[in-house]
Amino acid sequence: MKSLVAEEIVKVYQEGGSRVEALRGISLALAPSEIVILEGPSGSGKTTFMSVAGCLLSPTSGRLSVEGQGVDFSRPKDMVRVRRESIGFVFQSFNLFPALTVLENVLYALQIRGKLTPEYEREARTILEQIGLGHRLDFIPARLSGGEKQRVAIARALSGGSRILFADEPTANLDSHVGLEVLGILRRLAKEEGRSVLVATHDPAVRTIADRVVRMRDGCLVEGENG
Ligand SMILES: Nc1ncnc2c1ncn2[C@@H]1O[C@H](COP(=O)(O)OP(=O)(O)OP(=O)(O)O)[C@@H](O)[C@H]1O
Repeated sequence: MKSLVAEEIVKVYQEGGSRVEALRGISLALAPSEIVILEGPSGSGKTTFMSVAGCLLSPTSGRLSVEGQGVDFSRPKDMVRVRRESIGFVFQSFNLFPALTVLENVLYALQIRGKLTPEYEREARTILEQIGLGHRLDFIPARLSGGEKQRVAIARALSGGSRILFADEPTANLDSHVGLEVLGILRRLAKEEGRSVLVATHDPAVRTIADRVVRMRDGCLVEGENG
């Protein structure tokens, strides 16, 4: 079973008199353990697609199923449920809470998602350890390196059992060796734990871990995607 199937996703932004067709019928499926790169020039629709596929934004038309279940975009509660249960996001700006420690940043995210159970807390600690932050649990973000902050963002996105990970430029602003370390982590999470990873990036280094590269232009997929 595919972990995520997006079919014929169309998104039109309509504001005032202007109308932007950001997605013009995107179909893309992610399998468990698969790492897919989403490339394309600025404005081609990558962020919009990840927002729809990640249930942050409803499309104008099209269908999405996540872990075998169709998402009902007419019900915001359904979108929230799917997001909480299955999807993690890593943004390039990390979005960490500056006053919270590493561990608290991850636990707080669980709390927001209504998942602060002893079981998920144990799992979160395990993820933080696996990701090499076991000795940084009590540090606040200001005391971490860029790569460490990025790893906290990844750990937070994965906590609570997220099987699907969306990462927007996860290596931006990182030294190349730290970027490679982050890529190694994403690769391990996909290959050893069966998570699906979709990465929007301009960084050619990310291609080294990709199973597949798909490219967007003007709201369309232009190459590489055949289901
Ligand atoms: N909230 C919005 N309202 C109106 N238009 C928008 C909105 N968000 C994005 N757009 C437009 O939709 C198109 C696709 O934008 P999107 O951010 O998805 O592209 P992108 O490929 O992620 O770009 P970048 O690489 O710069 O992040 C662009 O023309 C953009 O201006």
